[in-house]
Amino acid sequence: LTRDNFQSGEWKELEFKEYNYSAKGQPLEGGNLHPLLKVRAQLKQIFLCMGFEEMPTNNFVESSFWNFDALFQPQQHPARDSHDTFFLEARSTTKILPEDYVLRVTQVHESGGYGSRGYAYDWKREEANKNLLRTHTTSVSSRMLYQLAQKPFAPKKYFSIDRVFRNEAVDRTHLAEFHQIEGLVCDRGLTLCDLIGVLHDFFSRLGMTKLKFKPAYNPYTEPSMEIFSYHEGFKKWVEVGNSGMFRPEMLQPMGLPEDVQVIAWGLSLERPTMILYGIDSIRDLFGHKILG
Ligand SMILES: COC[C@@H]1[C@H](c2ccc(C#Cc3ccccc3)cc2)[C@@H]2CN(C(=O)Nc3ccc(OC4CC4)cc3)C[C@@H](O)[C@@H](O)CN12
Repeated sequence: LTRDNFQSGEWKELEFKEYNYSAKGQPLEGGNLHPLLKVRAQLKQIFLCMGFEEMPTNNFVESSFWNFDALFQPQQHPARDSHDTFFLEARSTTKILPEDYVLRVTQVHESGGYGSRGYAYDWKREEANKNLLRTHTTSVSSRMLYQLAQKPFAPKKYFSIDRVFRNEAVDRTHLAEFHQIEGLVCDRGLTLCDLIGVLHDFFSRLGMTKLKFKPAYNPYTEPSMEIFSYHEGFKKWVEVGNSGMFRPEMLQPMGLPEDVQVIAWGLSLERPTMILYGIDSIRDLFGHKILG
């Protein structure tokens, strides 16, 4: 049946075969969810089942204060250099800081306190005011912990999964941005055993039941541990994240009770996704290649 013979009325003389109502339709070429989004949904479900609340991570732009100073990361730390961090020229006028808290952060950086000697340098407010693209979601954790400290204490379990930005050389497994996954538990009397226990619980839900931990260093956690999991497929230990206990120099200036500890850990979303989907180059995660 064509437009012409339909318009001319010729169709009335034509013979047509019986319409087959049980014929299958053309297969639809549906879309696919991106592997990163599927793994993100799986990890979000793991955190929710463990009773964690999601933190609000909808601000890529952050002040150096929440990204570094609140975490007791000194202003001369190399990670605060423009070789590692994307600073923005636009000066933000909207970001106000709680001045009493800024004073306590100044003091703990300059002269210590809470059992710490501090870093003995002249802390500069203009350095803390610089805006940047957050280098980790721990900047959101510091905001949430500060807010928690402004109310009568109640234990909390938070998580975040979102983009972070680092001014790093791009290679097969590293881009200038990646998705960080972070979990934290804030409660009275937590110890390293609690951190090890929650890591076993979390990673076992990802199928990683054989873990080992190595001492590490982070400016904002003490002690810190690198997390390794034995990968049966590769027959080798794979580094699967980093963790630690936030330092008193970070928690005490916020106003959290002295006996409150925070255990926290982090990993990336890209690394597990690449391994779970057998993707060799991180660019294939973001390119136009059709992923199965
Ligand atoms: C600039 O690189 C940072 C990123 C990223 C990372 C590292 C540390 C943190 C953190 C933290 C932290 C520490 C203390 C307190 C709060 C947060 C977050 C992300 C991964 C962390 N890593 C990482 O994700 N590795 C990983 C994770 C899961 C995985 O699953 C597979 C199915 C088996 C495989 C691998 C470890 C390495 O890949 C590392 O070389 C790269 N790291």
